[in-house]
Amino acid sequence: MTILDKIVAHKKREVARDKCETTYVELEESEFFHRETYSFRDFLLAPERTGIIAEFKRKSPSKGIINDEVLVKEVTKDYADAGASALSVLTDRNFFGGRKLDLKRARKANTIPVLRKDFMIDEYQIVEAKALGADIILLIAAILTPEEIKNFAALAKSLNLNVLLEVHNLEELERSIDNNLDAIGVNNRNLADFTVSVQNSYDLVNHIPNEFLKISESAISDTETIKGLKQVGFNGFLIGENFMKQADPGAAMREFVKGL
Ligand SMILES: O=P(O)(O)OC[C@@H](O)[C@@H](O)c1c[nH]c2ccccc12
Repeated sequence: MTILDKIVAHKKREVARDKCETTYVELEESEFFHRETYSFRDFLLAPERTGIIAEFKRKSPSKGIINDEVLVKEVTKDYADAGASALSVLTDRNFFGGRKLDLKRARKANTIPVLRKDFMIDEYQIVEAKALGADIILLIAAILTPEEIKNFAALAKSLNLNVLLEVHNLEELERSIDNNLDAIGVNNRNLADFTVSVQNSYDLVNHIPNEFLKISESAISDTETIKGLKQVGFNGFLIGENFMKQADPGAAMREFVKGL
């Protein structure tokens, strides 16, 4: 059983419990449910922003605790001030130390798009993402069938949520392409065994149709890497650990972007 299998098994139990705790009608009562979402595309392509999707992540299965001494409100505001095009907030508690409340706090503190970073396996989580104040959801091809991707993306669109599809190989990409996706992210980390290689992004970029935003995810730790990825057509760069491992993640990002 890979870590990804374990995460999905745990997530199924978690969602079953959440559905009993909060009904759909209650989600729709949320203060955020009827808000207008921000366009991922507009912020990612805005010339005054960096294309960086800056992530708030306290821990991960591959690294253990990264940083649990900082506040989501402070860090995400600093990321936005440093030029982030969007924010990514982990809401998985068991494996990543995230909480749903983190997403709400990030939403309240910021006026740029926020990605709900979680393992979406049920429509309920997509409706919940809207209720928590998200603008973007993540669909991970490795854990979903093409039918699920199609249905989840259509539901997300009906709620005016932007959709980021994550792939880590050509097979996943080719079977998952759908009109309701906004962005395709190549994960440089293999979620089954944690090996990382930015080369993965270079290998897949030309297979992503140009109508989709192109994102490179994980293991990005220097500005030269971003410059190279931009040259081959990437629009967005998802960065977590490189900032979060510093005592002041926002200040780390501010320094980092000087090199762009
Ligand atoms: O911390 P990094 O190496 O910069 O990676 C960020 C992000 O890409 C990574 O957290 C991530 C990518 N896909 C995911 C899916 C679930 C949880 C986490 C992730």
